[in-house]
Amino acid sequence: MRLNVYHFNEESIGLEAAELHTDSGLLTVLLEGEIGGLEILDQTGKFVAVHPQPGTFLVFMGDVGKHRVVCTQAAPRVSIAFGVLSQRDGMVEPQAPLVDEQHPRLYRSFLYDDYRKLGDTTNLQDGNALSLLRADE
Ligand SMILES: O=C(O)CCC(=O)C(=O)O
Ligand SMILES: [Fe+2]
Repeated sequence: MRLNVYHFNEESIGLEAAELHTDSGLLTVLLEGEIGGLEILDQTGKFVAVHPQPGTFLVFMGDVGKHRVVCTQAAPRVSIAFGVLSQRDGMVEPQAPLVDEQHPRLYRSFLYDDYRKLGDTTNLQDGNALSLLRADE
């Protein structure tokens, strides 16, 4: 679990407080306070602001959800991230009932630890190593 505290003030408005990244782990459950600033990179390369919804959690799926935090107002901001990790030798792959002709596999199966090493050895952190494991390549 990670507690993020951002000391936003007038000078930090418009600045990046957490650079673009993906979270290491299989998924992250994020609880945000009332101050916005989280942005998700969409498939067209555009940042989309996430407006905090009280009483809800946001879930990032491993290396799929690239995100960053930008200071949008001069107020202290807090978020709490719960990360779900895998065992190092855990196999990452979809459950068989989720795959069919309409929903083909996008990625090959891989060991969690091999994937972490792939990111390091190729210097493709932040979700970019995933492209090396596409099922159609
Ligand atoms: O503060 C946020 O809304 C996001 C925090 C975050 O990206 C993280 O803890 O990995
Ligand atoms: Fe994150």
